[in-house]
Amino acid sequence: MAAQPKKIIIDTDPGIDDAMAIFLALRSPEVELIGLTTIFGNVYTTLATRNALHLLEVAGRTDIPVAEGSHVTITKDMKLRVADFVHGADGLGNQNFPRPKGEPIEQSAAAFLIEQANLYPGKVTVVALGALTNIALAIQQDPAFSKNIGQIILLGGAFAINGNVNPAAEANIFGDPDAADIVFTSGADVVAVGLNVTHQVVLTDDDRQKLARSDGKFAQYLCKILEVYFSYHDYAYNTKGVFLHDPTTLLAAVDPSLMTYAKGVVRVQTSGITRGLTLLHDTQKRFGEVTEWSDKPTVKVAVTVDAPAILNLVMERLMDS
Ligand SMILES: O=c1[nH]cnc2c1ncn2[C@@H]1O[C@H](CO)[C@@H](O)[C@H]1O
Repeated sequence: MAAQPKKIIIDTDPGIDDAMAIFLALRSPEVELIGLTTIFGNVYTTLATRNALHLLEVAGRTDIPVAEGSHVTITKDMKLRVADFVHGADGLGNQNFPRPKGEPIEQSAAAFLIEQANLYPGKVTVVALGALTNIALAIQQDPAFSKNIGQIILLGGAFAINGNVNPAAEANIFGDPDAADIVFTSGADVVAVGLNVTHQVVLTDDDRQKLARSDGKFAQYLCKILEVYFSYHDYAYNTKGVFLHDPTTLLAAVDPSLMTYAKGVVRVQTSGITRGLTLLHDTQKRFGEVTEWSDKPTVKVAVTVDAPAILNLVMERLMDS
């Protein structure tokens, strides 16, 4: 008998690669998408909510609830860093899509996460694609959340490589480093997929043209919004391809064997010039002194990835839609 599909909530800041990940989830028989929660990152939270509702309308899946997340960081900082220069001012490739008809549910993102984790203890996976504020709020508001939630698979960090905001920090962690440190040290089953992995998964211009030639509904939609993301990569990395951060992270939930993982304690730098830096202690050395990593719960950090297999899945599933 086929395994039950995994109940997944995507915490998202759509975002061009978020749109890919959401569509991929909807095209994955292994996944039951039970909700979207929204957060700032690629865009402000209000726009993330609008885009999440819009994407579900495009997919014909307005039955899936959207819960709006925090508009400020966990320390109530209102000065957010938003990457509209990566995704366009509207977050979706400057297409001026019509305003969605739907509305978010009354519950906040954190309340929705807590409710679903309580409803299906150990069975819900959160795939976190933006700043980690909503997840940290859920951890703070419900002491049982880190036990009840099945797994938290997050796109975040740059393990032993440079970041993408600055040499120290990756964008999602930099967006709310205090929240990220709460999540990493919460004791939940956390899997971090960082730039060290996602920078190996590249959608080339050839792949984009293949998508354009297919008559897949999602493929056609994505080709419209991808241009801005390609231009940004050309400018920032001098490449004619784009990194598939969010789809790669979603696929870690679909098939964990697409990656290998190191286990250890991750702490996040929350101040100074390396604010947002993620540092894994792989626990191979026993330090003589007590450190800020001592006695903290371990997490898994993705270290290698089967990039061709991931790209195949992305292409197949988006073209067949
Ligand atoms: O250069 C960048 N600055 C800020 N955000 C970026 C950049 N490149 C990609 N992303 C966005 O941040 C997440 C991965 O860190 C992804 O959502 C990606 O779209």
